[in-house]
This record gives sequence, structure tokens and C-alpha cells, in this order.
Amino acid sequence: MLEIDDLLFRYPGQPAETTGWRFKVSIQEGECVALTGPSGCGKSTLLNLVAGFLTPAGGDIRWQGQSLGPLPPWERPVTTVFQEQNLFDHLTVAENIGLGLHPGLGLSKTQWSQIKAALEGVNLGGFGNRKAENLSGGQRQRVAVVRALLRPQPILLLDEPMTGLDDENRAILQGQLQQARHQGKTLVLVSHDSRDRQALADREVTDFYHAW
Ligand SMILES: Nc1ncnc2c1ncn2[C@@H]1O[C@H](COP(=O)(O)OP(=O)(O)OP(=O)(O)O)[C@@H](O)[C@H]1O
Repeated sequence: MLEIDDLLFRYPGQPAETTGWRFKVSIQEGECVALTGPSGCGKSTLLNLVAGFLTPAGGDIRWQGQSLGPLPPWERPVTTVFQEQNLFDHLTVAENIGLGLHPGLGLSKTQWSQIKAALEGVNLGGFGNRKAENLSGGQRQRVAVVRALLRPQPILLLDEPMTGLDDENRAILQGQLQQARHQGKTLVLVSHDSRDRQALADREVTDFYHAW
């Protein structure tokens, strides 16, 4: 289970008298939960806290009973697809995905073949050797999802993962994410598009945030 347990957070510089957040939600292993709420309620903030990109002022995040608090982002059992994809423009598509598997790109032949096959699975067959800088927004988004899906981490944090996709590619990525869930991954989804939430989420959670 992924437990967000009274996690307290306020952005640096936010005056102490203004309201911060107290996040609380539990997500079962293998579940896909959509966090929903009005713009600005803290959905992306919570994903950044779980990923370890922001530091809470109190409370805890536990995965299978172990606190993630002491772990830096790269040691957490988490992989992310965020709105800004941070692909390295000067690297190829395959290298960008490979970096998610090994920081020095020390990949086996089998892993390079997996990357090639995964790209074919999202309509990007033949794109492996292209520089990321030459991709459209929707293509970049698909590369980012492939990179996340190939990583072994059990928790996938998805912040608007379908941005910029046409209907065909949206359906393809929905299928890939459903497959990941059936393989046992735990998905936390933030999407303004109800089609994604309906296609993917087991339940929508609206009461994950409270005033602190
Ligand atoms: N780095 C930051 N410093 C200060 N305030 C921030 C920072 N990032 C976000 N905020 C504020 O925190 C609030 C929550 O932002 P967040 O992006 O988590 O909301 P959200 O629920 O994901 O919104 P949306 O649905 O519009 O994407 C917003 O009011 C936002 O302006």
C-alpha cells in the first residue's frame, strides 16, 4: 500500500499565515487512483512530494510499510511522467529512454531491443535514432511514457500524461498504462480529461487534501 499520512507542506516563501496542505490518502498496490479537485488544490504538489522533488514539513509517505522520507528521488520506488518532460534534446530518443534504465547507458542488447519494441508499440517505430529536439509535443509525450513504463519501479506518477495527444495515440497510451496496471504497477493519475480518468482509474479521490 502507498500511504500518504498527514503530509504537511507549504511552499517556501508562502507566508505562515496562509494555508498550506495536509495530504492524506491510501492507495492499494496495483490500484489506479485519480486525484481530482479544482485547479490549484495541490494535485501536482502531492505528486512532487511523493517523487521526492519537494520536502514535506511533517507527516510521512510509506510504501509497503517503509517510509520514503529518508530516500532521495532516485532511490524511491517511483517513476514519473510529468507535464514538462525534460527529455535531453541533444540525445536520441532511444538514449533518452535508456537513461531511465541506466544512468550511464550501460544497457544490454536485450534492453536496447526492448526500447525498440516499446517505441513500435506507441507508433514511434524507427524514431529511436532521432534527436529528441526534432520531435513534436505529442511524440515527446509518448517517449516519456515509454521511458516510465520500461523502468522497474512499482509506482507510476502520471501528471497529465496524455497532453498533446490525438485520439489514436491517446488510446494507445491508455492501453499501455492499463497493461502496466494489470502487471501490478500502482498508478496515481492527475488528468483534467475525464476520458483518461474513466479509462484508467479504479476510483477518483477528491478528499486527499485538507487545509493545514
Ligand atoms: N514553486 C511554487 N512556489 C509557490 N507556489 C506554488 C509553486 N508551485 C505551485 N504553487 C502554487 O501551489 C498551488 C497548487 O499548485 P498545484 O500545481 O499543485 O495545483 P494543481 O491542483 O495541480 O493545479 P492544476 O489542476 O491547475 O494543475 C497553486 O496555487 C500554485 O500557484
